[in-house]
Amino acid sequence: FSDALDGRPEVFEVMEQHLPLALYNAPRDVKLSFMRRILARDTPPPRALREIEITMHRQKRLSSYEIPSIYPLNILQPLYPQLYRMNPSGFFMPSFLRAIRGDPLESFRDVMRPVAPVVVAFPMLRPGFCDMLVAEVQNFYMWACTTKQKILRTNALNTSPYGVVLSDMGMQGVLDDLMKQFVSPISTVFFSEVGGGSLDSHVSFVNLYHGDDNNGTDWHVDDSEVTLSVCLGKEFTGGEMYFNGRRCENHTTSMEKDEEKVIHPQVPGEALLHHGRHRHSVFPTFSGFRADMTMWCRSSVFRELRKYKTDFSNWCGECKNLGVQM
Ligand SMILES: O=C(O)CCC(=O)C(=O)O
Ligand SMILES: [Fe+2]
Repeated sequence: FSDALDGRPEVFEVMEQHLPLALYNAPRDVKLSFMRRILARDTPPPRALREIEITMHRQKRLSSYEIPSIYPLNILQPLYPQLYRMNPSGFFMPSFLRAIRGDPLESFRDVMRPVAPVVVAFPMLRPGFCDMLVAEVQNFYMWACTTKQKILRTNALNTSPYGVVLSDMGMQGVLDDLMKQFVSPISTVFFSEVGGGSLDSHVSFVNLYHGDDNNGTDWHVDDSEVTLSVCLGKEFTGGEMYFNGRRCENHTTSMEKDEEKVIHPQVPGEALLHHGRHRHSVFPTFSGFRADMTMWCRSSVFRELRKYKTDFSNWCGECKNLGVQM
């Protein structure tokens, strides 16, 4: 791998653009020498599709997070390598594992409760896993600040400047497993109308909210067929999810209906699984510190079929309305 880099500058460029991912997959000594070379170069940081400049101002504000005080200078190493490989008993609550391993129709219903039409809530992640993931994200974010990397921004509607796209951290593989082995079976049961059984890609990120900033997420639908949103803690007030009706692309801004409104508090470790086009916002976090992991899961089959379809009255509240009026 280092030889290839020495001999082939174009590979070097590609590796540079995918720096964190490359580093996590490489042996330790390669990581170190690769990082030294990157840091020695007098070139701008890697470009990203949607990027944010991390400013000194933000670095200062970060000091109020629970960030460990000692950082490996300019070298990125995972704090918790065990996060990068699927380990069901270390990641998930026993009740969740029992549900996944049981008969879907019966065991899912025991653990997963509907909190709104087609929003299901269930205890999912172990507290220890949530704590490690938050610390890992903070470590990565801090590394990006200190080395002046540009990192991908998460949802543009999210007003908090603190977030990390998890594939940037090298977590694509473990999250692929999470989607295939755990999210897909549940989505097959609850979200078949939007390709819940054929999920084949995802964009996943962690958002961090600090009470002092009063940040939340504005009204939106996700760029997903099915979204998994798990509260990672810690102690906070505010941050409730506000759902307000499923709408197809043609009716995203149509009227709210009282019977569709649902407000659900975020509970550490608890997952909410919802239809991606279920309109929602997230109330500001008023005090404390809140972290959330979001997975936008997509189905390329459903997206292809959607191009030829105009009527979604089997789930879109407005298509349903119009069907009644016609
Ligand atoms: O951060 C959250 O709690 C959820 C954000 C969200 O809805 C999104 O990014 O799609
Ligand atoms: Fe969302």
